[in-house]
Amino acid sequence: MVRRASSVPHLNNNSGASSADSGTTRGRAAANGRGKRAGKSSTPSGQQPQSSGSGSSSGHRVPRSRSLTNGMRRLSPQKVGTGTGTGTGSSRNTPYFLRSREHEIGSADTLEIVASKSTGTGSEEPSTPEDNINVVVRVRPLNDKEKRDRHGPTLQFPGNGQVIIEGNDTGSKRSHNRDSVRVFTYNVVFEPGATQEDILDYSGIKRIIEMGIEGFSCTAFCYGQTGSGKTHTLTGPPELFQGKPNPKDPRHGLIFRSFVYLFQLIKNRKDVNYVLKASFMEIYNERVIDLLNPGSHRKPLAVRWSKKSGGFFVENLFTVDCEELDDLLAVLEEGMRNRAVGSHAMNDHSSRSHTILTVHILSDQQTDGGVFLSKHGKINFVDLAGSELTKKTMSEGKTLEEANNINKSLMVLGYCIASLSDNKKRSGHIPYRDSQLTKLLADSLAGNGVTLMIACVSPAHYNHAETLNTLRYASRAKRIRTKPVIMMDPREALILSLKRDIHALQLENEHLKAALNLHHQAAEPLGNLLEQQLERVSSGDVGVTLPKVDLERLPELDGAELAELVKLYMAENESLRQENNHLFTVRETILRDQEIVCRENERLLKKLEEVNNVCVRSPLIPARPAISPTTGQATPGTEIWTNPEPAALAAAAALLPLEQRMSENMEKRTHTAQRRIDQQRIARNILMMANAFRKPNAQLEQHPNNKDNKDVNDSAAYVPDMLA
Ligand SMILES: Nc1ncnc2c1ncn2[C@@H]1O[C@H](COP(=O)(O)OP(=O)(O)OP(=O)(O)O)[C@@H](O)[C@H]1O
Repeated sequence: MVRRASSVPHLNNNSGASSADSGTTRGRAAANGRGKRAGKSSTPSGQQPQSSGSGSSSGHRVPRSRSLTNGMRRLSPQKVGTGTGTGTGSSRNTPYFLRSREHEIGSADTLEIVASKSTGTGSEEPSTPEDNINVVVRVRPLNDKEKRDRHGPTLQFPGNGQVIIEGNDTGSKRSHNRDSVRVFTYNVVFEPGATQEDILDYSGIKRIIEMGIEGFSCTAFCYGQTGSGKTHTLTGPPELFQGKPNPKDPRHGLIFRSFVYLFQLIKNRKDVNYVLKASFMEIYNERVIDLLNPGSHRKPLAVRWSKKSGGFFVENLFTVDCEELDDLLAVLEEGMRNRAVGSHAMNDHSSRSHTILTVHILSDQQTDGGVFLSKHGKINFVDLAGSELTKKTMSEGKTLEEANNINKSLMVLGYCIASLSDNKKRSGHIPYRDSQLTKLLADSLAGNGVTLMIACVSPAHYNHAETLNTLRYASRAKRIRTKPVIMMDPREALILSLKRDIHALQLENEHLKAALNLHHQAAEPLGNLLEQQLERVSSGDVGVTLPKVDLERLPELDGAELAELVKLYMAENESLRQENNHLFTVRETILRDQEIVCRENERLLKKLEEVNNVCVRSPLIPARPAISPTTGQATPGTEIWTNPEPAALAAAAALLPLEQRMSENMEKRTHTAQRRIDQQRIARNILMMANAFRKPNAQLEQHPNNKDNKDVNDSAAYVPDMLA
């Protein structure tokens, strides 16, 4: 089942009485006195420049992260719409005509913007610093004329955010050449049956409004050929603004609905103090006119570059304080009445200018830490004039001049979009300065804002070329990436960032101290040096003295004190880090030495074991002193060992205890020589044992080296190579 809200959300003042009430002291949005209800005070924005885009006015940006899921719900892919007006999808909330792409990169669903830092909690991880512009397509229904003239549809909607545009006519016969069929994919496609409320619910605009409240600079703009439904989508049909508008009229457009939603959100945030201001301008024939204060001569305002904010702004543009929803609505009505509208063959109420309605959302919020956060978010609603083929619109005279200017500025916008969507060209020159429109949209297109593009198209086949063009533009725009950030007061942003630094350093500090204590426990027996080092560290003697800071009172410290504290923590951490590194080196050295000693011990034990084995298995061989090869004399105390050293040394060595002599010999002989000697000795012992078995009565006490013992020497001739 398709579920649609039956009416526009209720307004407090639909009788009009409250408008009058609220408007008594507010004055009119426009200074010309034509209005009835808008802004409490109207001020030219000369002092506070209207930045071309997002958040550059503060000059200091803090990333912020939030998911953009609320505005654009996840929708299941559906079957091709039947056009009957009944839902075919599984979700009760999903209209049949709505085709969305799930998991679309850059969709409102996936837009994750760096966030944590502005909250001061540091708990959320920064995620995606950049995201694509969100692009949705709205296809208007065939109008009466098109139906009368039997213009067939040129678009198909297979679902999953796709639009298929068939091939163009060739001659009188329509070509169904499959090669010329093009498929485009967007975040969402609104088929002709979509209502105004569907656009609010599924385009992602709700999330854009929420982000505006959070301090981001957001833009929603409609793009498309003349008569494709841009103004209808943003504001509804022009009749709505003739006389007193009925707030419950289902034809109200996105701007009206966004205002209602904005006020609903603000009313729910009791903890934040909001101030709303609004401005409304148009770019007509490359001249910027203040729609809230056009003056009798519609004097154009200057567009200037602000070094401070790094963006363009309109000098002396009126901004109107809007305390109530009525004030905002009054701004919309006033601007709609003042904008340039003309008529041509394709649209009776054709916008002859680009309009930009901006709602500034200034907020003050006290954080948990007691610090006041001021943010300046804004939402731009941009209704572009439609591109037109003057032959088709039959424009002439003034309308022709307007058309040329409109087409020129849209062409520049097209160049900018093409360059921004091309990775290679993106870092090069973007011709923003070539038109007033692109100057004022620069930041929305490639800056620090969040942008939603609604591409409006006609389904009629006779608009095939323009529709294809719009779909191409929209497709390119989808590749543009922006880096949304929150606009904050630089001083507050600095304090927040310092607080975050302190928090991070404290964590690091604790971690380092914990690591040092761990080493302290593990390395206790390792020696005095380490002991001393650890003693020094654990007693806090790490070269930096930290003042005692009551963490509860941290928020009371001002920026300079916080900066000082950060410096101290950094110094302490650096000192701890050095200490830690030093201890690691000492520990490594000790461990290496220990390993060498262990290996040596192992080797010696093995050797000792071998020797003992030989002795234990040779009951027939009594232990006896080694005989010096030079003197031929027995050396007392050197049982079973043969000392090949000179006699004097051997005699001296004989006086030493066995272990000491062993180690001295080790030092003197190479490992291989020692091995060979051991092997020979073992071989001799084996031979002696063999002989003993063969000749039980033999003179076993005779030394094996004795040349007189011929049998023994003969047997030695059979010693295998390995033992030789
Ligand atoms: N979705 C829609 N449902 C019903 N009618 C629509 C829809 N979209 C547009 N229309 C109608 O089509 C006509 C042209 O629409 P609109 O003026 O909004 O076009 P536009 O793109 O703003 O044109 P231009 O660029 O010339 O200003 C209007 O009469 C409008 O009411």
